Amino acid sequence: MKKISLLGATGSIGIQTLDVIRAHPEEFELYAMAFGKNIDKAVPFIQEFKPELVVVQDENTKQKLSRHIDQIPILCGSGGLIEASVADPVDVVVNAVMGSIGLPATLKAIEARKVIAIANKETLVTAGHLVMEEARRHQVELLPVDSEHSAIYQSLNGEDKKDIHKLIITASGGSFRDKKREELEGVTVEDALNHPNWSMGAKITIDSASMMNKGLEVIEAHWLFNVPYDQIHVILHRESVIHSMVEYVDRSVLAQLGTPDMKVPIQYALTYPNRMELPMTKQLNLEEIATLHFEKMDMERFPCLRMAYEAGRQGGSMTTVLNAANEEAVQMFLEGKISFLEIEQLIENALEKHSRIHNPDLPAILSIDEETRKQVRFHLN
Ligand SMILES: NC(=O)C1=CN([C@@H]2O[C@H](COP(=O)(O)OP(=O)(O)OC[C@H]3O[C@@H](n4cnc5c(N)ncnc54)[C@H](OP(=O)(O)O)[C@@H]3O)[C@@H](O)[C@H]2O)C=CC1
Ligand SMILES: CC(=O)[C@@H](O)[C@H](O)COP(=O)(O)O
Ligand SMILES: [Mn+2]
Repeated sequence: MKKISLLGATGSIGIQTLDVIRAHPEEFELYAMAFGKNIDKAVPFIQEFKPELVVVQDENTKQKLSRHIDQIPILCGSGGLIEASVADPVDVVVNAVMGSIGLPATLKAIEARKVIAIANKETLVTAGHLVMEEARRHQVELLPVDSEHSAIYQSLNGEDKKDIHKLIITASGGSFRDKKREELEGVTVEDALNHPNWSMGAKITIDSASMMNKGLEVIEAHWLFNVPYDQIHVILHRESVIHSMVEYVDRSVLAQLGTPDMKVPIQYALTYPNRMELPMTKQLNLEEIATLHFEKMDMERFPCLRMAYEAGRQGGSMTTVLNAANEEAVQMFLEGKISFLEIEQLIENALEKHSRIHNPDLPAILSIDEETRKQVRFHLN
């Protein structure tokens, strides 16, 4: 029986992780769950799964939640996320919070030598060098949950790194893939949230529309698989059937395919190195799909992808700035404070203003993250 600590339990990945746990009660048990403020969503899960520990974002939410549950300890804040990640009985930490808030808990979970199923890509973008160094030092492997990275992980299948020619990450193109840049002027939040293939949380859906999601995924792949940026390629594939591929030096290409359903990579991370049945997922029917499409990525059409490659290649604190500026700008777009195209402008400004630090430690990362967010907000006022 694997005891799971689930960070981000009320989110899109969190709820699908609970579906997987529910489907295999003999294999998995929810030991701890963390969420932000969404008590209405969380209470039924707490009642159903009866975790030993619950973590919320702040003191106020803790007070409110304590009126609904008794006998289960409630912690809050970043310290609470860390407690839930390092608790002795925990075997696997599923990090499915949104944003770089997940970084300190990831580092502590590695130090405590937990198995980590990582969906929280912002953690790897903001401080991939720290996370991977800690993982190496404590000999902990990070199991990717992000669909593309799970596909690459499965396609790597233990092959020698030196035999990789390139990683090929597929991109659906998001909500605006058929629009020209001029047509993006007046797009609304509702338009942007209308992803053609996947049902996901709001922030990642906007990232997908701006192509920043692919940019974050390129950086995530660089750190997870230790592959240089020149060997990471992105291709537009509108069906999201091929989740990503690995091309080897002998020109052999291995790919992982499936219907667009995050329960598949979530469960794979939880059962790795084994596989288990997943009856609630649709089988891939290639006869029904009949045709798959592939297009070259246009870096001028999608400047967020270009900026992510540039920030990744520059390295150091540049990706911390990229991530923090993006998180803040997307939040402002969702709040109706800026237009869709202003997201990329704010990120570009933040990157231009920043003087790169070569090898930032955790306090430097946290301070650059905070400072960048303030600057992005301040730009508006
Ligand atoms: N959704 C998807 O299909 C995919 C997501 N990912 C990645 O997975 C991560 C999660 O994405 P997704 O599930 O879509 O996001 P959601 O916005 O749906 O969920 C985010 C979760 O994090 C919680 N949370 C937010 N802030 C805090 C905090 N300060 N402390 C504790 N919990 C907090 C939220 O709680 P509350 O509900 O209370 O706000 C919620 O449970 C992201 O990094 C995303 O890029 C990767 C691949 C696919
Ligand atoms: C499900 C998943 O992993 C998302 O990151 C997904 O890839 C988003 O799709 P696009 O960014 O390709 O639109
Ligand atoms: Mn993805």
